[in-house]
Amino acid sequence: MNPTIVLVGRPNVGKSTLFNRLTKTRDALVADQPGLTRDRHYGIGRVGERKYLVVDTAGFDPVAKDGILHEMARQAEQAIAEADVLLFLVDGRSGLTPHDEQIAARLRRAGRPVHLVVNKAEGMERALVAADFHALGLGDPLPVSAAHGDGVRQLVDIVLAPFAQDEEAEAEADAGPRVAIVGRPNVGKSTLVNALLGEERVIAFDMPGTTRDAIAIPFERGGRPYTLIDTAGLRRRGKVFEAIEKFSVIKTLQAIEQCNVVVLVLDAAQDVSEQDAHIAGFVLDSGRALVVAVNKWDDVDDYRRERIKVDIGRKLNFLGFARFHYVSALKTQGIGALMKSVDAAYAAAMANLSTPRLTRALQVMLAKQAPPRHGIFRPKLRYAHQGGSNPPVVVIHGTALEHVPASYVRFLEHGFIEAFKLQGTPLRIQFRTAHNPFAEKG
Ligand SMILES: Nc1nc2c(ncn2[C@@H]2O[C@H](COP(=O)(O)OP(=O)(O)OP(=O)(O)O)[C@@H](O)[C@H]2O)c(=O)[nH]1
Ligand SMILES: Nc1nc2c(ncn2[C@@H]2O[C@H](COP(=O)(O)OP(=O)(O)OP(=O)(O)O)[C@@H](O)[C@H]2O)c(=O)[nH]1
Repeated sequence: MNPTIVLVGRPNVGKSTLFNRLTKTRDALVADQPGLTRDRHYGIGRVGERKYLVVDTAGFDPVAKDGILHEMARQAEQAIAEADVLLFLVDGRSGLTPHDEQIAARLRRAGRPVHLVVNKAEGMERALVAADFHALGLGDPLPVSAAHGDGVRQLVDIVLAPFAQDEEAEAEADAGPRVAIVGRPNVGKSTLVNALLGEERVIAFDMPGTTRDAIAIPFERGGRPYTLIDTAGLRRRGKVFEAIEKFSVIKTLQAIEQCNVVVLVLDAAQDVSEQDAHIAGFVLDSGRALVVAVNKWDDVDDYRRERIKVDIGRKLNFLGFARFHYVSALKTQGIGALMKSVDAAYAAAMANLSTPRLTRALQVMLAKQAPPRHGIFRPKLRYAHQGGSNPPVVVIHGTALEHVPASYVRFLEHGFIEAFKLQGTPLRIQFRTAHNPFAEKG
């Protein structure tokens, strides 16, 4: 499980700036898609192989007008409750304020490790910066400059040190696809889980002790093994599973990161909401394979069916790589076909793409349409090999590749997807430029 780091602090101390710095490596990998609205409060960061989840509590709507406890948004409270570690940001330029002291008092009761981070410390003497804030009784203040990046890497190393890297996830290949069922509240996730698990055999399922940990439920369907990654803290009650907690973005993100294939559940009776779009955006960023289940199809008439299709086409057009299924979890209709698409998406996400076939596919695309010239530079794409799975990564070698426009990258992505018939997974392109100054011209 990726550790969850939650940023807390009064307005204007630099939480958003630090959030961007902690998550930027990942964000930069994913080209912005038309129609995609991102939830900027949640992001995945990475140091080397180590991934972590960052939550920025800035800008959440206050629930009540006054009092620091009420002022902390409900979502901020939920994030604190679900955090593995809290970063408490203060402003090294303005010094300690009463507001800081109130937040500190709240965080001391959180029962989580808290690191006191003094931001805007660029060009300031370390001892001087820290002196003021020792009084908070939250240990040694860690000076950083979120804007300039000073001290941020050291901060991440200190924060992540207690969290052992877990490598169990990918290893169990014969446990079948790891599937996460995600969606906003009330769309029918629990009902779908029960439709999947109900009559099927749940293999030696043990409930772990804590509710904060995601649960992996192994099961078999049509003779194939799967593992269901829980999002809602499912509890077994008699024969069925039910959600024990309210919706959690953090758990949703954790489940997406841990699975191979996401099943995104939408409610056919309602228009696509901002929350649906945000969850879809998380899936897109993660690079996971995806199948969309438009649920409660039994409950809507023909007019409504047309309308929801149009709405989905307009608001979620960036999910074009996924297959859509119109299902009823309640009446267990369309579930078999849905799981067929899960299998196909898994196979696509894990596909082996041989270097000769990739290079041939590349040459076919180049023959169809060469990348445009950029000033004196003409990008030359020479050969391709596979650089990863889930999502498949295609590494292209050549020269002047930094001048390939985003639209051409998308053309290549689609071309490889078609050449290898990869249904249900996104695909990513990485460029490796050989620095040969002579080859770049011409
Ligand atoms: N000098 C300096 N300024 C910084 C640094 N980090 C952030 N700032 C500035 O501080 C201001 C507030 O930064 P934000 O990241 O928006 O602060 P925030 O805590 O997210 O604010 P809210 O969204 O209001 O809670 C901006 O003008 C930033 O440019 C830093 O390391 N050094
Ligand atoms: N008509 C119809 N109702 C459904 C269907 N699937 C779920 N429902 C109903 O929708 C409501 C919500 O279903 P849940 O399975 O609890 O939804 P959920 O997404 O798990 O909700 P949270 O636990 O709040 O996240 C319940 O009343 C279900 O009976 C369906 O296919 N058709």
